[in-house]
Amino acid sequence: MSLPASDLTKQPDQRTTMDLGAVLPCTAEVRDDHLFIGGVDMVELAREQGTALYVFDEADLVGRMEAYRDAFRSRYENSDVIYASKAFLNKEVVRLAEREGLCLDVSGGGELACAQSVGFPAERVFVHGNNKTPQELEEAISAGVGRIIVDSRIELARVSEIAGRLGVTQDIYMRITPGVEADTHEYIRTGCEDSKFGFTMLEDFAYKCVTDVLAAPNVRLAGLHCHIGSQIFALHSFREAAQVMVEFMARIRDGYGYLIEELDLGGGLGIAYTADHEPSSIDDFAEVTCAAVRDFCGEHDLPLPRLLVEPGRSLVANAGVTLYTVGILKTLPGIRKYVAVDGGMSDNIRTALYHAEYEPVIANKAGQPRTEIVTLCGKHCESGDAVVIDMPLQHPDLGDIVCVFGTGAYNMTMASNYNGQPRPAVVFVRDGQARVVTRRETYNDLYARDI
Ligand SMILES: Cc1ncc(COP(=O)(O)O)c(C=O)c1O
Ligand SMILES: N[C@@H](CCCC[NH3+])C(=O)O
Repeated sequence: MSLPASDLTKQPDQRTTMDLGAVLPCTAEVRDDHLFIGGVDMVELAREQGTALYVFDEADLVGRMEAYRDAFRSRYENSDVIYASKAFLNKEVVRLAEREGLCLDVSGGGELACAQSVGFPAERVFVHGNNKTPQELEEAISAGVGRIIVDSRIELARVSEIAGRLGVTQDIYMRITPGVEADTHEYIRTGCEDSKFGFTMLEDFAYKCVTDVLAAPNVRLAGLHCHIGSQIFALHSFREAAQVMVEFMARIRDGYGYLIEELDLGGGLGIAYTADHEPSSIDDFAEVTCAAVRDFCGEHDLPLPRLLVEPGRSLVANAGVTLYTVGILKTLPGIRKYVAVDGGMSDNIRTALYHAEYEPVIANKAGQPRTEIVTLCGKHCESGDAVVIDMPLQHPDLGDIVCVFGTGAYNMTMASNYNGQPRPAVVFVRDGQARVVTRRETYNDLYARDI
């Protein structure tokens, strides 16, 4: 796969770093032409720790956790925020989520193991996945997780059998596919009808399955779940999903005489990847979802359920940046200018996968206007290996430190070792201090599993 053809008429925007607005982590500043985050000089940090390097602004990350929790609690007392750990996961982010009173969404045994390794309370863990293995289900149930989000009838039978064998009653949610077409990339849309996730509403299948769920021994139907997709800007999609779900709750009450106590509306709030993106705020998202649940429950005369949301990207994406060193420069006349960095699709697959957009700056020229249009390509043996396609950048020189913003979600967790590339370290910065929370992989790590 090659890159999309360059738009040669595109003009550099002349913006400097501090013009990038919502893309920046909250403590970003420029001092003497250098980019600082959390009071730490990104150029010095890159020299000390090497590149490629994931850096997180801890104040930004914790601030968003607090903002989410407070935005929901202040509007809807019986609510909880579940951090979707697939967006970015290591032990330290789990400790932060614990401390901030969040719950945790894990998508399988590996994510659960990380939560357990730091003693995250099992009852605050929500287990997802469309094909959790029997082993993963057993690990989760014996760990005492709070809720298992059941994705199919086959899985219902498995959960019921395993819980019975372990002598427990497991609280479960049914994941419903609400048929809402969220306005986002087709690959990250999950609530539409053609989806591998959840119980479909087509031919009233989900409703009919409630019979099986209520009859299954050793499980208790605690709630319903939906997740309509990711990177969603249009808040009305969340209102539509809430409407479908509350109507479904009303049907279950009327048809089965069963009151659903909890409603999990998933994650999906979009964020600013470029300075031109205008995402909704956490407060607006909370306002729309809380009001929707209240309104539709009122219409159906239903008591308000416990309300849960599962943000991933909107908690961590803008807190994270990636630092690289410029290694090679190549100008192809009439085609594009390549700036090759010491990472690429191994630390950020999103550009190759979705043609995702990112804003880059040169950290050692951060106060200068971005006067060129460049493609930041990676070091991998793949033509489609790019981090940034046709975006403005300050004039690049060999050895410059490039900072790509908005890489905190689905970069580290989707990283690979393609071409034997060790995965980058993760550093948290705060109040002028940098601490490594995940060390860089070594060559030894790469082959440690081989005989
Ligand atoms: C079930 C579920 N919950 C929550 C999320 C988090 O979504 P986002 O990162 O868009 O907030 C995802 C990922 O899309 C998901 O699949
Ligand atoms: N990994 C995707 C989103 C999928 C979210 C998980 N359901 C991304 O980078 O945008």
